[in-house]
Amino acid sequence: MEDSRGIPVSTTDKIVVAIDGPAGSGKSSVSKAAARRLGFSYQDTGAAYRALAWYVAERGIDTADEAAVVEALRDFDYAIGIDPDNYFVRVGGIDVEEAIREPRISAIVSSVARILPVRAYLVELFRHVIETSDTPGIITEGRDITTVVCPDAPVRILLTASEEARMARRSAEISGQSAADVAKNLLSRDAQDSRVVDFMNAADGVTVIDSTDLDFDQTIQAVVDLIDAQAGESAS
Ligand SMILES: Nc1ncnc2c1ncn2[C@@H]1O[C@H](COP(=O)(O)OP(=O)(O)O)[C@@H](O)[C@H]1O
Ligand SMILES: Nc1ccn([C@@H]2O[C@H](COP(=O)(O)OP(=O)(O)O)[C@@H](O)[C@H]2O)c(=O)n1
Repeated sequence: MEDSRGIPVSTTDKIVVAIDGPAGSGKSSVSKAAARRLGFSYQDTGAAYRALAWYVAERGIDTADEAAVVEALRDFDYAIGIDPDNYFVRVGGIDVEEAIREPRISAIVSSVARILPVRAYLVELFRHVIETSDTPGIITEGRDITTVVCPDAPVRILLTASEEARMARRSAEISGQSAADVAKNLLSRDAQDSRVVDFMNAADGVTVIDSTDLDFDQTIQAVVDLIDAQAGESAS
């Protein structure tokens, strides 16, 4: 098998890339674009936490009831597209890609993500997706990918950006909410999430890419360059 630049890669040498960072740092959009450029797969792990939050909300389960949320995992029929050109998120066959981004889901997702058996279950699911992906590499992004899901990945990146840049990017995306509300919600979600995993500081061996002063294309290039440099290093 060859990657999109013609470099031979066997499936056993799959290049695993782990990217973490706070909300609005560019993880999803940059990872998807970098994967497309490299002919890699792309796994959005936040979508799984969001989809579970959507599912428990549909069933009228209070996210404070941890046992009920864990119980709901038994029937949680989740599917995600990892082809950057065929991205989808489905629960029980229903397309939830847009529904899981609604503010009502962003408001409850952290309370689902802090439940440890939920994390253990989803971490296994993410690893399974990585193992069974059939492209020369896969970029997986989230909050604990560099530290918990794939601490041994040959390429591990913490993608950051200043609070101002992250809030401005997110509020440009969301209509129907004031910039002040978007900022407040984003910061409160980061604060809640930080209690469970540390995605504000790079763990040992993790490279920081700060996108505050980079435009979208420059950020993609910085990620692709690092993958080229580090994946080559680990193969030699
Ligand atoms: N370096 C950048 N410069 C400008 N805008 C960016 C940059 N990186 C990402 N964006 C934009 O910021 C928004 C938030 O990015 P997203 O990928 O959703 O972040 P995250 O997944 O970390 O929450 C998107 O609209 C994206 O296009
Ligand atoms: N690896 C991950 C990914 C997401 N999450 C949770 O899922 C939520 C949504 O993640 P996301 O990546 O879609 O969020 P954004 O940064 O795109 O807004 C986060 O706020 C976390 O609560 C997590 O706990 N661990």
